Amino acid sequence: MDDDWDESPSPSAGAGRGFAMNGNDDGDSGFGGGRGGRGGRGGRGGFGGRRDDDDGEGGGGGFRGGRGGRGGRGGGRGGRREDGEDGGGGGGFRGRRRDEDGENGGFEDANGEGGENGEERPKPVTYIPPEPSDDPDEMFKTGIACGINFNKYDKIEVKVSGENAPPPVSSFDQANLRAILLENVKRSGYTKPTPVQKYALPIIMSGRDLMASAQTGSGKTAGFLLPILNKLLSEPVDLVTDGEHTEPQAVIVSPTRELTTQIFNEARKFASGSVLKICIAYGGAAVRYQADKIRMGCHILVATPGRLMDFVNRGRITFSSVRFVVLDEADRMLDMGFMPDMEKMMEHPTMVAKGERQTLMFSATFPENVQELARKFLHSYIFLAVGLVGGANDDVTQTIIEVDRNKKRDTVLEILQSGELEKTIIFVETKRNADFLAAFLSGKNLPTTSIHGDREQREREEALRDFTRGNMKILVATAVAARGLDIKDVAHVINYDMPKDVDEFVHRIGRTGRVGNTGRATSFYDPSNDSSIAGDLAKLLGQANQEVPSFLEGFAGGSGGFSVASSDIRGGGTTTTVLEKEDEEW
Ligand SMILES: Nc1ncnc2c1ncn2[C@@H]1O[C@H](COP(=O)(O)OP(=O)(O)OP(=O)(O)O)[C@@H](O)[C@H]1O
Repeated sequence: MDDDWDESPSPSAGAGRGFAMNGNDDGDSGFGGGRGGRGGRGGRGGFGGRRDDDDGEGGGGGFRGGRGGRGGRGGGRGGRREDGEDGGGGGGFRGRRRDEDGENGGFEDANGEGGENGEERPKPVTYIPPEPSDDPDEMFKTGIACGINFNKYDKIEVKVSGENAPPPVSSFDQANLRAILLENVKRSGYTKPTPVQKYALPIIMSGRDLMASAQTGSGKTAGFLLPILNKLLSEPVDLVTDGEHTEPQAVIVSPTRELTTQIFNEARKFASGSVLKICIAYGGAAVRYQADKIRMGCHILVATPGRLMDFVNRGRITFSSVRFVVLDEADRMLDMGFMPDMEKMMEHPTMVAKGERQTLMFSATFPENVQELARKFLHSYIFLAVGLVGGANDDVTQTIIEVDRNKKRDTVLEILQSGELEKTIIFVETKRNADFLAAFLSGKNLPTTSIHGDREQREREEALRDFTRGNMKILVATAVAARGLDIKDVAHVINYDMPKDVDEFVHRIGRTGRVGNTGRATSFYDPSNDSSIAGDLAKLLGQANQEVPSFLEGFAGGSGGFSVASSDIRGGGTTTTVLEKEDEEW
């Protein structure tokens, strides 16, 4: 029945990349360090993209590691993209993209701009990701072992608002999880729940909607997965799939492909040995491959918004059997312009009404506009805030250095060469810069790879695997890697370019210092470019007990762009608790 399934990618997916460094298809994700660099501009398409990156590097497209000159498949559109990254040097981004991720189009152009002027159609997306492992040893060794500050979690203030919130549990045993889940929790090495889990488990298991905020790396994923799995196992409902369409019982949406894959693997891990079928849908990978799996039946679908809605629009997925909807990192999805997709999903004619389904939102940051979203999509929900909403993890020791844009490269090199090389993520603002910096560092014999939205999906996954396994010690990344990624032994995060807002900053530095481990973050502050974040940054540092450098002190009043834990916008009663006392036996 899939013969008519058109897998042509959207022109957005991978096309128009005038800056195709190392775009080799041979599976080599390492950087060539200038190898073969013909340099120059990409592709055939017209220019016209304005560069938004102004860090003084990467201008002119002179650099090229690996094969160059791909991309820019005509079109000459090249206008500014909504993700704020540049289309410059790249000859014509055709089709408007809304994110670094190229979502919204594994196969079609959401804006109907594809194929205009009789252009050749882009190559279909044929990438088939490696089959996930069923080997329990593989599955259960992915998590990060908890660190020395794990017990400090219980000193964090927890605020709960909303009517009739059930009390927290103090252990997994007390949570009434099914034996198979308890077993899998144990095999994952979890001995005691984190605070967000202590609260979220009973709240979700009692049937309530939940908006939960807790710091990066504090176990939010298991906080929603375990109660969902528990419900699907203890009150099973027949799977509906008829070869034409499939009705998942839980839909988990997250903003990036890599995070979606990670949640998928976590769900498989906790569901291991049970009857539950977990499926995945994300852009950049072959549609048919995903469709074939989904057609076999799917209790839980983990998806990025664009690919999910492609499936829905084609009638392959309907929401008639939905019992849970999870929006993970909902604030990021809003930033990326996925609000229309989220609205379409929630208001889809087949979607089970709110109040009859459970809707859950999780993030470390919840700006007010996302709370407005919660009002719209959630029913009589509980608002749970573990620590400061939007607060930085104080297990991460932070250093902010004033660095002129022209000195960034030398400074980062100095840092990386100053001691034993640790696993480090370096965040830059633009995809172009990610390529430049990765090639520059590779040229200095530092084992570096990169991840950003203009790399092929295969390359992205390889880069992440290389970094996760430690084959490459340095990962240069755009914001696409800022959210949710849980990678062992990341010791250092460097903000080579400061992000535009503190929420993004909080997520980026949260790639280290997870589950009670310590980590460090170094951020380059360029006074000519970064003053807009200075106030919020100074405040954030102060709240996380970090040193505020003298050059930020004048800004310390801050505009206070991030909100505090008590800020459930509905007002009403809030209960504040510190868990430590209850848990002295630990
Ligand atoms: N109770 C627990 N005991 C020990 N380890 C845990 C526990 N809960 C979660 N973990 C581990 O902690 C790590 C971080 O968890 P997770 O990725 O869910 O964090 P998060 O709060 O979603 O972070 P982020 O905000 O960055 O997305 C994972 O490796 C996970 O396996």
